[in-house]
Amino acid sequence: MDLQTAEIKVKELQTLLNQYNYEYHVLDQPSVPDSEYDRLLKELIEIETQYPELKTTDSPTQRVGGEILDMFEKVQHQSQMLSLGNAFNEQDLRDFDRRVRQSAGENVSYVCELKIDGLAVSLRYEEGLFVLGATRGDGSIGENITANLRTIRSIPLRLNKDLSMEVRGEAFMPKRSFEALNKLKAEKGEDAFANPRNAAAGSLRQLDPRIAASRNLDVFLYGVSDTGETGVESHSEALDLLDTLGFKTNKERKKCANIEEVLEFIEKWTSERPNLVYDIDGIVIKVDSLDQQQELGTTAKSPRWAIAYKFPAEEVVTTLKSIELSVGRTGVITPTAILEPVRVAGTTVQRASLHNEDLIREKDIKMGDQVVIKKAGDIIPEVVNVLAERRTGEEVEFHMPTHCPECESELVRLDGEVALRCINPKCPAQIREGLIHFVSRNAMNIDGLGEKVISQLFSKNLIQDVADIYKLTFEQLIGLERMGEKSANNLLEAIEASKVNSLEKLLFGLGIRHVGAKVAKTLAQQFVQMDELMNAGYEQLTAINEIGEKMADSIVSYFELEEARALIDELKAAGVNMEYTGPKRVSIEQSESIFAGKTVVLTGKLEKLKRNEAKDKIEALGGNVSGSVSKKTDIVIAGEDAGSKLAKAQELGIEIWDEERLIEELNV
Ligand SMILES: NC(=O)c1ccc[n+]([C@@H]2O[C@H](COP(=O)([O-])OP(=O)(O)OC[C@H]3O[C@@H](n4cnc5c(N)ncnc54)[C@H](O)[C@@H]3O)[C@@H](O)[C@H]2O)c1
Repeated sequence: MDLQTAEIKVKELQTLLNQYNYEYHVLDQPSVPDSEYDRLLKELIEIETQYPELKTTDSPTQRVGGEILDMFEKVQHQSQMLSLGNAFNEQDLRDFDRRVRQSAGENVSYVCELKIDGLAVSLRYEEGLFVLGATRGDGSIGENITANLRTIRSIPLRLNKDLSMEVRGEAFMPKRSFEALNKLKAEKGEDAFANPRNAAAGSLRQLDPRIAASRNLDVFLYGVSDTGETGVESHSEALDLLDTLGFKTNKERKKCANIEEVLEFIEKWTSERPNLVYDIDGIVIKVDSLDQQQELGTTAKSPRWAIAYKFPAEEVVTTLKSIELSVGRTGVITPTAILEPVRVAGTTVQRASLHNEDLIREKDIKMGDQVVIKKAGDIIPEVVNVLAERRTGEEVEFHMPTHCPECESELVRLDGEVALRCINPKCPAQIREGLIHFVSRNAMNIDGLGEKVISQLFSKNLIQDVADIYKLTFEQLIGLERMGEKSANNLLEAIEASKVNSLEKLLFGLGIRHVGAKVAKTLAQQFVQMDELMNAGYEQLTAINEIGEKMADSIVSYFELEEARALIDELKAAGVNMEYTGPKRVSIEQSESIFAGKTVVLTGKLEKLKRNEAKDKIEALGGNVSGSVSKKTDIVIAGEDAGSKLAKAQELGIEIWDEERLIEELNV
């Protein structure tokens, strides 16, 4: 990059970063994920390192925190509240370790702490009394938020010793409180907070402390600003001191003898992090010895003796290159975003389902857009939103086609549906997807017959419908790509084994509309034989509790089809089992009863019913009768002179009935 381009780029990045800083620190409403902010900041640092003459004192790389608001009184910190340098991978950490050892000598040990995703606060005590609490602000001057901090229960208002000191920590909002708060905001039609960090910051910047008090904030202390008088020689001792003074510190910290132990700690928390009741966004690694810390010193922005390792981002920005269409088993056309490959939460993502056209309109997605991607439930990638302000004008609007991309027949929108469908029963895409569904795990569960093999068999015309699967020969299979003798034999065995599956697997595999795995099971249990089901009428079907009108209609019309009956005959001829062989169904009477699946304990003397009689009746209605009361007990029936079992039930808060109530429920 030449100087001129660099200058333009630096200006551009500074403007963007300043805007993002303002949104994040002042408004508590970031418009891009942190990973994007971090990426741009890194880019700016790189250019400024290459061209130091472009580095200005007001560059975002030179700032510690955010803006200081006029709303609150300003507070001068006793010592600077710095930010931390970032590490994003093992190499960054090893580089940090090398730099540390170069300056502080080989004999270095570290303390690893969870990096709580909240905001830094400073608490001042005078002669043991909490007198002042402040935000970090720009590092030297923060905002006085004492009244709000006093509402946090874990902040001691008086210490165990009459010390005068300033301590530092992280105020945060536990995950549950964050969810509850956002739910409340949604109910009121207000904007949700982007993350618990912004929610905590927003709560502590309220003028009315009653609001902060209602937000369930908490705090972990992680440092003492000046250890001079305390006799403490290391960071771990400082944390222990905080404990003895009555502060809340995070107990998940660990002293590490070298960088390998640090890496182990990081690995452990990368996987255990979801189990915590608060969010963490990384691990902070600090040199333990205070002497060594001094020797290492600080830069304008952060200490050289500490670094923050950031977990792989869960939300990132990438380009949506194009939108691809696929035809599903039921003919539904699904648009999928094709993305510039990007790492999200540790894996590379290049596609994300967009579900339907309405969603594309709602999120205003165009091809060529910069989009925020996240993994929903950390598995399925999802487009969260578009960064509309980054548009260049080159982006292209997407329109759903009018004809099927596979068979070119006209697409339709069925009543009340958002999805477009191809309704041509001969559409090759639908047939292929139907075959894939038939062999899938919840259906016939044929191992070794995955999407790739099915697609090959289908395109070679070796299978046209599911019955053809049972006609496949060794010679046909061995001719496929990457199919050795052993795999071909295994596959034939798996196909053979699937013939004895219980009826519900076949029913689900046929892909009858509205018949999911659960409905298939109900039908199989109810009718036991395929023939019985095929001959069942609408009335007979709707008489079953779980079968609605739509389902009944769909089942009846499916079996009325000539092709469907012919297919079943072919499957029968191939030796596929047509009978339900699973456990017996609980009768409707049982499943509807108040006792269904409940554990009941009888205690004391019953007046009208005999114990055994009561037991049999409860069991006939699907309940289990047990002899002892535990947390698993649902109902305790207490007769005359009931003793310890009744007492225990009361203690555990279990539902208690008298004999009258039992008689009423048993209807005897
Ligand atoms: N999305 C956006 O638009 C946007 C804009 C600006 C900043 N940001 C984000 O804000 C952050 C920058 O904030 P920062 O300067 O506070 O740096 P930082 O979050 O990277 O790290 C420093 C902070 O970590 C916290 N921390 C938590 N646990 C700690 C512990 N045990 N010991 C020491 N410190 C601990 C402290 O508050 C400390 O100030 C980055 O994550 C950045 O992505 C995002």
